[in-house]
Amino acid sequence: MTGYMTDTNLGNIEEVLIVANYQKPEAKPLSHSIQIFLEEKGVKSEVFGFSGKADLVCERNYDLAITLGGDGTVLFASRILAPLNIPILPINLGNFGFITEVSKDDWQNDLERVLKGEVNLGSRMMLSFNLKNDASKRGGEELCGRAMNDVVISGSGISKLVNLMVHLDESEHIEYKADGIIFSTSTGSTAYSAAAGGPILHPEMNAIILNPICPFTLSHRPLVLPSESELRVEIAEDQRTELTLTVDGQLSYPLKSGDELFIRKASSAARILYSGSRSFYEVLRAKLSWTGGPE
Ligand SMILES: NC(=O)c1ccc[n+]([C@@H]2O[C@H](COP(=O)([O-])OP(=O)(O)OC[C@H]3O[C@@H](n4cnc5c(N)ncnc54)[C@H](O)[C@@H]3O)[C@@H](O)[C@H]2O)c1
Ligand SMILES: Nc1ncnc2c1ncn2[C@@H]1O[C@H](COP(=O)(O)OP(=O)(O)OP(=O)(O)O)[C@@H](O)[C@H]1O
Repeated sequence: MTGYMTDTNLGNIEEVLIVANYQKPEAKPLSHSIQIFLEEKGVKSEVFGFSGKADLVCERNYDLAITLGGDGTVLFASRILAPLNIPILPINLGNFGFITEVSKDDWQNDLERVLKGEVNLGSRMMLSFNLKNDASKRGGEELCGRAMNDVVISGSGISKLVNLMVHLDESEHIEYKADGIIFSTSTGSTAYSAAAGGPILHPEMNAIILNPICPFTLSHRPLVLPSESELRVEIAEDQRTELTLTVDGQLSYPLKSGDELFIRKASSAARILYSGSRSFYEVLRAKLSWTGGPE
């Protein structure tokens, strides 16, 4: 029992994409070893190696992607591969490895099992966002994208309170004076949102966490909203600092007074493969020091 929902509908694996973070010295040699391993099994593969900020344009419909890196590499790959419905096997070459629980020493066993269709495949809801700003209101292209962990609005200049109005639906809105707001998926609940006092959600729950960062009041609490919520954030006038929109801690865009940010559940979920060796609760204990008991 892994604590994850499993879906064995992986299908035949004929072509694999390896997404390798070349900032990790082991990534290049490991990608070659994986290619040889796959070739021996008659499976074609291609490597996308990157260092730092990267653009992966995926034109082929791969049956599987393998990430070589840390959690950040899985976040990067998910944003691009989830809409294409490509499942991801994350092999951990990072430091923390909360999402990337397949160990670099066990990859052969795990990949072998995946090729045989013996899989633990989880589905993780993602967020989609779009920004209406001056340029898009004047007919320019609207900025849009998706996030696996979180979409964060925060002050980026001198440390000042940020004023944000979040519309939960037509009739309900909340005014925040805070350092910013984290909009998180359940996957992201163990990342920035957890550090900001948010609740831990099982990563396969469909929900949106709305979590203010250091709100200037004693009464705000993080909220867990239904996944079908359509949120609209108004960037109020007269901000006293610069504002930034950050996506999965990897992409950032400037925000201005008068901008409106729309956040909702993305139309496609990320499909993540697990080794099945440890449950989510065991990972919580091992990585985040969750006691899960009185001791
Ligand atoms: N104060 C904070 O804790 C803080 C501040 C900024 C960003 N972040 C998080 O970092 C994420 C980006 O991660 P990264 O690896 O690209 O950058 P990074 O290397 O700066 O990551 C921060 C840490 O968060 C871990 N992490 C990432 N996603 C996680 C998840 N879903 N559950 C548990 N731990 C997770 C990473 O392994 C890493 O140790 C952002 O989405 C945001 O949630 C956290
Ligand atoms: N495509 C990308 N664009 C921008 N930054 C990226 C991208 N991929 C990875 N990063 C960043 O590069 C850094 C290192 O990547 P990665 O997460 O793979 O390794 P790590 O930080 O050692 O692992 P872990 O997150 O598990 O501790 C992270 O800060 C991550 O956010």
